[in-house]
Amino acid sequence: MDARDLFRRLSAGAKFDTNRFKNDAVKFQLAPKQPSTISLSNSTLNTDSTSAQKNHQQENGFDNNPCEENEGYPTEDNIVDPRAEIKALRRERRKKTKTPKEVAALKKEEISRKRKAHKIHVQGSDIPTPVETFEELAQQFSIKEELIKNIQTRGYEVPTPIQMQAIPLMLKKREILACAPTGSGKTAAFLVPIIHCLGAPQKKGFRAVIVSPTRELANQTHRECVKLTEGIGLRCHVIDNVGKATQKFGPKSSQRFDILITTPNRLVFLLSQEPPAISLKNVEWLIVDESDKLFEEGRQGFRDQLGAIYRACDSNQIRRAFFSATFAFDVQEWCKLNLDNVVMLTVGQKNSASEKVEQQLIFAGSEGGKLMAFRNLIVEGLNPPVLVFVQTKERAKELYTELVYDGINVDVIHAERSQLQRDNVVKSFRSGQIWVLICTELMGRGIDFKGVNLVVNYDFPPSAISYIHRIGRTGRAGRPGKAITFFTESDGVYLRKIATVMRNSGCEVPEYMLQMKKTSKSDAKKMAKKIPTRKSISTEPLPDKIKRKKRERIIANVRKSKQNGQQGPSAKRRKIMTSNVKNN
Ligand SMILES: Nc1ncnc2c1ncn2[C@@H]1O[C@H](COP(=O)(O)OP(=O)(O)OP(=O)(O)O)[C@@H](O)[C@H]1O
Repeated sequence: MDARDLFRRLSAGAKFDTNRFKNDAVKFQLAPKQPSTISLSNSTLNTDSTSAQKNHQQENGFDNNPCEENEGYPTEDNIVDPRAEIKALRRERRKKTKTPKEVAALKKEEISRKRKAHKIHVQGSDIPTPVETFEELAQQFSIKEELIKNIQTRGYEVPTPIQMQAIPLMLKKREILACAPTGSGKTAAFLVPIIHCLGAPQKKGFRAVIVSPTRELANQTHRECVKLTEGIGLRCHVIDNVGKATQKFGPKSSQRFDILITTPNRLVFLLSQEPPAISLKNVEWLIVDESDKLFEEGRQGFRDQLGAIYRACDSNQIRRAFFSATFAFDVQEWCKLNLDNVVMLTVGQKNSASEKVEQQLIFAGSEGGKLMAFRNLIVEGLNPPVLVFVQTKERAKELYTELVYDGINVDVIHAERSQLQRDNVVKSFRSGQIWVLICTELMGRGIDFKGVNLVVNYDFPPSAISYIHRIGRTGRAGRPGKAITFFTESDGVYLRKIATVMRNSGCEVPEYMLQMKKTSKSDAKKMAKKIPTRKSISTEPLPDKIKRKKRERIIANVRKSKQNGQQGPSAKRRKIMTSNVKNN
């Protein structure tokens, strides 16, 4: 055994850096001698480059393990460490076949990558993977072809983030509290799983109930539901008129419907009849849309109403889901307490405005300044449709009276207008006949007017939540939008909150607004409920105003008596009234 053999045996399994210990390597014939001169002739370069490459590879190979077989070196005496070989084999095998633990870890990683990419946050156990395409959804849950077709007909190519996670959760019959930005497709996120879960019509009466805060929103959800159930046979119903509904929902007639969409007031009224005018005993899904609005404390707290609805849905199969664009701690607490193994699902940052809306604050100085600022916008060129928010119906009427002669197609919607008028206004705005629609908080939530280009907060919103919903009427379904908010000195107390919302959604706001004094939570709550006093919008001279008001009162009274089915005033009285109106 010579020195080289001895070295090889002693160094079996150990690493030997041939670069660092080049001289020793050469001495023990572990590396070839370096050529003393480098020939630069072409032929030498070519042949030598391959051998140099080989040498390099050999060096590297040897570097890693001196016992590996290396071409060009003596191999017959190589001593192979069997343990190292087994280890290498195992390593190789492990690379090919993954243990169940590794598979689970990889899947987990993939799921969290998907959630992160779509800003989906979940809290709860055993949450299904988000689905990124409707095809994936159809395959995984065997969704009916008709339903997928209806989704495609609506023009929905891929699910929105809230749909990616909420639909699989609800298809797995999980109870959820979901929060996602305005215009992000929450309606389809609950309608698609409900329609799938109900399957075919069963003539068992209502099996799903959707509660919406306003009649307008209930009607809109009903329209979407009708479109998504086409060809499936399920029948959806929206309670339009309580009187009619009481007649309609005789024990037999209500059997025809599968899905009910309603405001809480109407449903509670029907339930409170003796005997109840509606049965919810077969309800499998109860959806509360705009849940934080419905939880706001009012004269008739929704909590009580929800309690009544909840008790009436007494099937042991009942599942509940709460949806909203804004998050309220109270709702979360209620859900944690009352729902079964609830999953909290949030898309994006909680209580933030849609990133698709470009937001701007305009200091208008005074109430008069606001009217001038709005007229300026008209002069600069408004891009209809435009939605203008004011704080009360009186102010809505005043602004309408001011703008009606400005040569723009303007109309107004508020709670004092009849249902028919409200429906007609909404229709005209949707069809483009009305360019500028003046409205109150009534239209702040949920309403989906396609393509609203601009939202103007003529009156400063009373809270950050109200601001988020109001400006969320534009920038929907991925389209861009713009929101302008007028403010005067008296709005200073609210400014900081709105500026913070703006900054959080990526808009530039002056630093001084963010540095303004913080309002306490209790003060903010009080402020949200209290309507600030503002100087009238009207520029009408007082005598004219008094006459107009008188005229309006008379017309309203006539309308009211007609609506109540009264015979109306006698012929003599009618004559006096009409002459009054004419004289005025
Ligand atoms: N997957 C989708 N792809 C494209 N558009 C969609 C998709 N899902 C829904 N939409 C459209 O997005 C718009 C907004 O949807 P939707 O009214 O359900 O929003 P939302 O999240 O309920 O908003 P808000 O909080 O204001 O009530 C609608 O016009 C709807 O048709």
